[in-house]
Amino acid sequence: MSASLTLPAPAKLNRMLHIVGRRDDGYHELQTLFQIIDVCDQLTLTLREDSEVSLTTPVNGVVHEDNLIVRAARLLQRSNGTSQGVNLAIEKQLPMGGGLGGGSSNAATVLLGLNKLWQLGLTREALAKLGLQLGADVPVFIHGHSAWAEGIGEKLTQVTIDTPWFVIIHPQVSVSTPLIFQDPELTRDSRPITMARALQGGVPEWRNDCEAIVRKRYPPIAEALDWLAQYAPSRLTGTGACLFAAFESEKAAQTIAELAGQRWPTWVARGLNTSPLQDALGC
Ligand SMILES: C[C@](O)(CO)[C@H](O)COP(=O)(O)OP(=O)(O)OC[C@H]1O[C@@H](n2ccc(N)nc2=O)[C@H](O)[C@@H]1O
Ligand SMILES: Nc1ncnc2c1ncn2[C@@H]1O[C@H](COP(=O)(O)OP(=O)(O)OP(=O)(O)O)[C@@H](O)[C@H]1O
Repeated sequence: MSASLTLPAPAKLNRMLHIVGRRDDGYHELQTLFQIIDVCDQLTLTLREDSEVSLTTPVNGVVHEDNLIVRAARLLQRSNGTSQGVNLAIEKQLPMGGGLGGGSSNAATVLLGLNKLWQLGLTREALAKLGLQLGADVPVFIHGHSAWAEGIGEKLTQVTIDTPWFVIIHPQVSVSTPLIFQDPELTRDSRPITMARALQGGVPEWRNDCEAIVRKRYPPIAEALDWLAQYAPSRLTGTGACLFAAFESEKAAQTIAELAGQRWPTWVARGLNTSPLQDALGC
């Protein structure tokens, strides 16, 4: 066993997101289609001689103890009673609070990576359950596959969907996920649809229920959504701020990304059905 692992932490898009209810604890019942994309942070996990957990590359604006990378390592250490330690380093590409799930993905990569490095032998199901304590999006990154999700995002059914090229725009505003979910005007009573219906795609059901309220509260996001919609149907991912549109070829996506890039940070990404993390872990 090597004493160091370098692993990707990919982003996700919510191809559609419906809010179908609210639980007593305030969390919302969702129906969403997750797709992992090939834009990633890179994490390096190196065994330590002692039992410390240390993030050697601070993430701007996030306190060490609050960082989901550190919290994931500590949670795994605590729940397994292991005294092994780790140095964690990250090369961050994914914008924070962008709806791309970067923090959750970082946490999932740490849980899967440390399970291997510390030789804990936990199942994916056990890791996903643990990860859910850190964020609603952690389980999908642990399982590492496109998925139809219900519950608060943790009841996952693996699916295989189209893998277009996406143009992703970050309108450079920061959206607070809790504030959007607390907003009195949020649509939270969409009629549930079946997974089969959702997977037909292209039907009017493919929408993001957070979009109306995010448009209203954050005009720069509305502006970017309208701009991108000139070229292909545009949609918000998660609670934003990022938004995206799908294209059939890399060339078509790049053409639009070049135009968008004159105004906003923009990425071209390929939709995937399997996470690059699964390939890197060899499973
Ligand atoms: C909206 C999504 O991006 C869709 O993928 C995610 O469900 C959000 O996942 P996340 O950022 O990991 O969110 P968490 O850290 O779990 O939750 C942040 C806050 O959002 C609200 N929240 C989140 C998920 C959910 N299903 N219902 C909620 O009401 C809660 O107020 C929670 O306190
Ligand atoms: N390693 C981390 N990377 C990113 N954010 C982190 C990290 N650790 C803690 N955070 C905190 O979590 C918040 C949400 O980060 P994240 O990038 O996951 O948001 P997001 O892309 O909107 O995710 P989601 O789609 O799940 O809502 C950040 O604003 C930041 O304060």
